Amino acid sequence: MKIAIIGAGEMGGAFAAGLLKGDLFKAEDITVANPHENKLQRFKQLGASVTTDNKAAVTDADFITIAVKPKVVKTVVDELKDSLDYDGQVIVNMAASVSIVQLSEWLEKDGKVPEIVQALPNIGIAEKASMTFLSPAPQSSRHLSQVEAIFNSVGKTHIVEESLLSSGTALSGCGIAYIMRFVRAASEAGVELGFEADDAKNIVVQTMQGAINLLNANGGNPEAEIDKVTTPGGMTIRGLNAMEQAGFTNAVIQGFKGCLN
Ligand SMILES: NC(=O)C1=CN([C@@H]2O[C@H](COP(=O)(O)OP(=O)(O)OC[C@H]3O[C@@H](n4cnc5c(N)ncnc54)[C@H](O)[C@@H]3O)[C@@H](O)[C@H]2O)C=CC1
Ligand SMILES: O=C(O)[C@@H]1CCC=N1
Repeated sequence: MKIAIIGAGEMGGAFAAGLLKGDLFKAEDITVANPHENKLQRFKQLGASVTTDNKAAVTDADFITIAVKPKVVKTVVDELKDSLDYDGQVIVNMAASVSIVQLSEWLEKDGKVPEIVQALPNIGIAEKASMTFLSPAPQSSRHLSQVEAIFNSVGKTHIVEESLLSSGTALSGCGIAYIMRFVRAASEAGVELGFEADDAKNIVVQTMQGAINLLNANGGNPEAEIDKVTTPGGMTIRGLNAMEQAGFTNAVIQGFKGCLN
């Protein structure tokens, strides 16, 4: 099984890095393409096949991942169209806000379109910890289980209707940034409370790790975990109420929803 990744930026690069840490693909069966050689060096050093030629990248690939900015997708499709095998190759599109209808229109050749699967991961994919939303085009389910296996090898997957993809992108793709912002804010609190910046950040990350492990182990109800920490009349409830007075829950909801405006 071979995969081509067109675009070695933040997302394509993170995907390649995650796949190279796994064992689903041999390193040489992962081809990374980008017009700038300097973006390819680190993948070459890890044994991946690299090229500045998109057409060469898709030769023999079973899965072709498009990981360029949305406005570049049509250029890439136009360039690759004649080199694609519509019966055997699957197009996996990572560009947010490029629809299946739009892709099908751009890819259409003699009345045919290849299998298309929309895949919206987050950059946690570099550490094999992505939350990836998958949405196949109609009549594109032949290889869906293989696409699912690829993304399950670098995190978790959730198959959704295309109409839910942007909401999934908000929660997961953008969500990584919102969670990082929480880490930054909590670390700044740690500094004000007397810790060195690095120590504060490490303490916040380890605390977050504890919260994640508790959620994973105990069925995943955050309110139940909060109750275990919150002594009546104690410290935690004073902090929680202060956070709410400052608009914490509302700010978080507005943030996740705001990216869709
Ligand atoms: N960064 C993220 O967290 C996420 C990004 N995405 C999607 O991934 C796509 C890429 O985003 P980023 O990686 O953040 O952008 P980026 O700008 O970091 O990467 C894009 C890469 O494509 C390369 N490129 C430009 N023209 C090309 C061409 N004709 N052929 C091949 N490569 C070309 C650029 O040199 C660059 O390395 C976007 O469509 C975005 O919506 C989706 C989910 C999360
Ligand atoms: O900010 C963006 O537009 C992309 C989509 C999800 C993460 N990055």
